[in-house]
Amino acid sequence: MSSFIFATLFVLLGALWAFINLRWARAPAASLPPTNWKNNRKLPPGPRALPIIGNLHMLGKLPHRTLQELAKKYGPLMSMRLGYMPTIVISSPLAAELFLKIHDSVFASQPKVQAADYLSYGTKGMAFTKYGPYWRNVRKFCTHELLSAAKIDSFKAMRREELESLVQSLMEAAKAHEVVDVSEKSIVHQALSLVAAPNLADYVPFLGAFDLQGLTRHFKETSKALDKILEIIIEEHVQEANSGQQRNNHEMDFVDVMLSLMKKSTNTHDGLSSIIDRTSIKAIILDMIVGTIDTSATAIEWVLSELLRHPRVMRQVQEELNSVVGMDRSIVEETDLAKLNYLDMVIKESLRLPPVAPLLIPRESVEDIVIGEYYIPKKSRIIVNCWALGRDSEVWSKNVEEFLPKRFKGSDIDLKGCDFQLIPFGSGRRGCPGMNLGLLNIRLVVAQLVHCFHWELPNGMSTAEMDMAEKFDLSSPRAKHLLAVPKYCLGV
Ligand code: HEM
Repeated sequence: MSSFIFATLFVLLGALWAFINLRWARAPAASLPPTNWKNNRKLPPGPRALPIIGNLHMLGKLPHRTLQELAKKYGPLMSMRLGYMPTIVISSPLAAELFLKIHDSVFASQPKVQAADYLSYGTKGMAFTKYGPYWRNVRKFCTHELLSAAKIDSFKAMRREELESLVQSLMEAAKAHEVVDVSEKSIVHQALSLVAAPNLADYVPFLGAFDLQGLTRHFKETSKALDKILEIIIEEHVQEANSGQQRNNHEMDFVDVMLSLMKKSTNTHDGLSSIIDRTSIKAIILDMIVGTIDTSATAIEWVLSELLRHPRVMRQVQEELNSVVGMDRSIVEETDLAKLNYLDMVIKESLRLPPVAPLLIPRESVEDIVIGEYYIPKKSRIIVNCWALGRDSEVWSKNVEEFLPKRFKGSDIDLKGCDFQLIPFGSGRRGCPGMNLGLLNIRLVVAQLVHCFHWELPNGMSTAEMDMAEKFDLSSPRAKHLLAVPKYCLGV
């Protein structure tokens, strides 16, 4: 039995006890349907909530799927109560536009979650930090110093080196007819799983002290392991700076710039230099590592899975690569990518089904607001079901469940966060600042893997036998690892 189910059962028993002893009539806040909150102002419709746990017990192992089903009954704007937290679930592109574009500033904050306290140094990074001046300064700094087009371009040589070594190691696996585990994951993934795990303490705060799910212990262990790695990264940079080898501005990397901010204020990042310390540096590096590695790796494993399941699509991608890159060049260059239109359609379709972050990152409203006929109280959790947006048959078509890259042919739907039926990188002020880097990673790695290698399923497995189930995490990977056998296909 998972620790979450165990803990939920524990609370349910507690709730039952409370229910019997206090009687339903004496516990109105916990038992009345949502429409009665706050002076009879009308909340969006939603399922009836139980005392204490509210609707937590309904989420199941794959909350994005459960919420999509519930939205079919209650509508695209649905209200629930998760523990003590009023929660609004958004399940249509139109509703997403209202929350993430029209009223973006009201919903641009993040709720305080226990995992971020341990894994983001008390929310000193960007992703789990409240909307306000600190977040604004960190975001401006990261966008300028790491994620601008010029900075991304400046790491081109490093990416090429990594690609070459990836091709080399896969060539060796191909020679030995080895099965490759495309889904192999790191400690970063462990950290993300912990952040995504439904933590009762975030919803029923008094339970935090009991650590019923054992999550606090995991948070502490993982944060200790991550802290060691981050300390090594920072110490290496400090040693290098102290060794007298002064690097010029052009050679300074992201960590160097942050360390230099601690010593002096600058015109560009004045707001941050007065508040940055070693802990915030670690939190920001961690956000960047987590943002880059796990999301891109998850997206790549899904694209490859779909290509393996659809050999005709795989052949079409390979033909496009042959005509753009050619059979006599093994490394795909970044300049090739702009010409790979079909690959782009494959990636969009893959990010639609399934999106890497099916519920984006939950937001919190900073003030009471009325949207349409509904009242949304201050401090509501806002969950955007990106999974459901990509499967809305009203805006896509009846064949929403099919993998059909050609649906993007001639379409101007892009991934920048303005086409609300496809927002795998979110939208608005809190939309993903690393979208360009993330997309570059996915395009480059997929193009490279498919250009040099034919891929087969192991042990004669057929495409119909592939298990395409997902696991729920902040980034939702395959439930079962993708195993495949590469065959080098560019001559010797
Ligand atoms: C396939 C790649 C990626 C996907 C699918 C992805 C997806 C997302 C999503 C869905 C959000 C939440 C957006 C919202 O709530 O509107 C987000 C936020 C964020 N992403 Fe990404 N991301 C990717 C790559 C990256 C990369 C490469 C970085 C950094 C180097 C990054 C850093 C962040 C950060 C820091 C935030 C929080 C932004 C804030 O709170 O202001 N992501 N990402």
